Amino acid sequence: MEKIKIGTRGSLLAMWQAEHIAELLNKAGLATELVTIETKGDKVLDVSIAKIGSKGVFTEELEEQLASGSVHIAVHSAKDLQSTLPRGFEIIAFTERERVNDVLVSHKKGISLEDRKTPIVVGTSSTRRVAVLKHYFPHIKTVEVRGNLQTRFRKMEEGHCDALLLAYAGVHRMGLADKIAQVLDTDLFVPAVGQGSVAVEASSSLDPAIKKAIRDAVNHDRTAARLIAERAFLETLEGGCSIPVFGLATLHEDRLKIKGGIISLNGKTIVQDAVTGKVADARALGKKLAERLLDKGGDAILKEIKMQLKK
Ligand SMILES: NCc1[nH]cc(CCC(=O)O)c1CC(=O)O
Repeated sequence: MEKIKIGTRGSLLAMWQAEHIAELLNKAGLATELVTIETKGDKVLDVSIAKIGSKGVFTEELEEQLASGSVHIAVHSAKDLQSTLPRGFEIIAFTERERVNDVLVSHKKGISLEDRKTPIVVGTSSTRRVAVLKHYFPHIKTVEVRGNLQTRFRKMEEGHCDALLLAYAGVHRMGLADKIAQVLDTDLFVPAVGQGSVAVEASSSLDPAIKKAIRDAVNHDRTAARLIAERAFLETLEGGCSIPVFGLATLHEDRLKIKGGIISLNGKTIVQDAVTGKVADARALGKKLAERLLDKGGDAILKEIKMQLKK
């Protein structure tokens, strides 16, 4: 089979992920080549993602090259992929998910969210994390820290904040796990949809034999089932990555449980719930959870958030 050209952003995290996919393909006997592609999200660093509009800022240029055939696949953090891909593109594989938790990382010792005597300042650019902090840890101050993980660590060390709130997955992939001060409970910090898995995107017109070979080498079925439920949940809510929505599916033998919620930007109002059913109904379960949340007041929270983010 021809050499698989893998399109990726150039950040260290993106490169780690692309190399991880290359390794899985190489193990299955497929030759690979990495092609780095710069996206709008990499160029615009002075405007918060919530304001640029989250749609496709990190994916558009990759998709152009998928469409033209100059790369066979594009690799993304699964959680950065919009819940509805543009027409003509599909996800052909999800890698085995690693630890899904958010973590607090710091260059300082003895850092904790619970410390009320000397509250720490937490850097994050995620509306979900800010809202959840406000809800459960109202004494904590937050500051926006953007950029790739290396930039964020540098800003923290320069004194912008005492700690960063990040996904374990990214911290681990960057070899920075020794900076973890706290692994946060997934009942409080329910992760973003897709957190911890790497997704392979392709053009729907990619040769089916190549598609199958890649899928066989990369896809982890039990992770895929969980992500299908979570992504159906997000799709029903029409949530992009700048909306503070969270969702996590887990598997217990052949039972799939998905929990999730919506939280107002100020952390005051939160609606959450969970549903359980058969793995085979993953999509339907995600949709059902979303519909329940919308009914329970989530609809009003989302409307308010969308208005606030437009400002
Ligand atoms: N939004 C940025 C982003 N996209 C993927 C990861 C980490 C890897 C993952 O969650 O799979 C991160 C950093 C973070 O949220 O801390």
